[in-house]
Amino acid sequence: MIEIAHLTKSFRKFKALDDISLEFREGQTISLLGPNGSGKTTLIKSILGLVTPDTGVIRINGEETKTRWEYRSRIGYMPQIGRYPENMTIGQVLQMLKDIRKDCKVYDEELVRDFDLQAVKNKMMRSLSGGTRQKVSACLAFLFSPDILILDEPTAGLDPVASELLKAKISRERAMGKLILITSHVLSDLDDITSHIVYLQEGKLVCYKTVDELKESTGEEKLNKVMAAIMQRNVTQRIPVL
Ligand SMILES: Nc1ncnc2c1ncn2[C@@H]1O[C@H](COP(=O)(O)OP(=O)(O)OP(=O)(O)O)[C@@H](O)[C@H]1O
Repeated sequence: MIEIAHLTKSFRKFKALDDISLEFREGQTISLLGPNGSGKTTLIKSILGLVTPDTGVIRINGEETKTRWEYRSRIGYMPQIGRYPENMTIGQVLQMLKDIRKDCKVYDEELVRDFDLQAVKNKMMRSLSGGTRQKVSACLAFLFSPDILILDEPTAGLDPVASELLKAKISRERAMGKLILITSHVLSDLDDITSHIVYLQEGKLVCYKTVDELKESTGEEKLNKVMAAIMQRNVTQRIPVL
């Protein structure tokens, strides 16, 4: 579904991504992990076409992203910080995006209902709490039933109830064969929903394995313990991608 081959991106002399090759398929939930500044967002933005790689190729369903842009309509993106017209209400923002995407006939408004956004639809974007803004971002990412979901720190700022509702939605989408890429520093939030881990460090791919493989090799059950064990062992050899 997504093939990334020998991707490199530098910002001036700083290499944010260094020869990254990965392949993601439908039905996977990939947790993109790594310390601050390891290149996770740069990788996501490269897939979205928001960052232009120096070298390397990204293909989505076999088509090179560099030459075609239609693929973006098949990706739902929840950014780390959602920026919207501040003088519009929640309802107006949702309607505006529906108007832009007239090609979409059926909207997925499950999360709008789960979060009960109808009750606050007349609130101005500028007046929203961080968590409510995050809920709006989540609803927009899922609204057009994309095949691929890219969620950058999706549970940051959400209360525990909202966080569980979003995780349940992610699990349902995965069961429907969607490909989901998530970055998060809250590993406990990823425990029940992740199938694969990609671990980046200083722009390099350190590890791409299934959660089950990592649990077995570390003898740990919880993702935060699994990752702590991997970091302690200072795993630096490249593990072949699936
Ligand atoms: N537009 C830019 N200009 C210059 N440097 C950049 C730019 N975007 C990213 N970087 C640098 O590239 C490196 C990787 O950044 P990136 O945002 O991808 O990291 P991250 O893994 O997502 O970090 P975090 O966990 O803090 O969100 C960082 O050192 C960052 O400062």
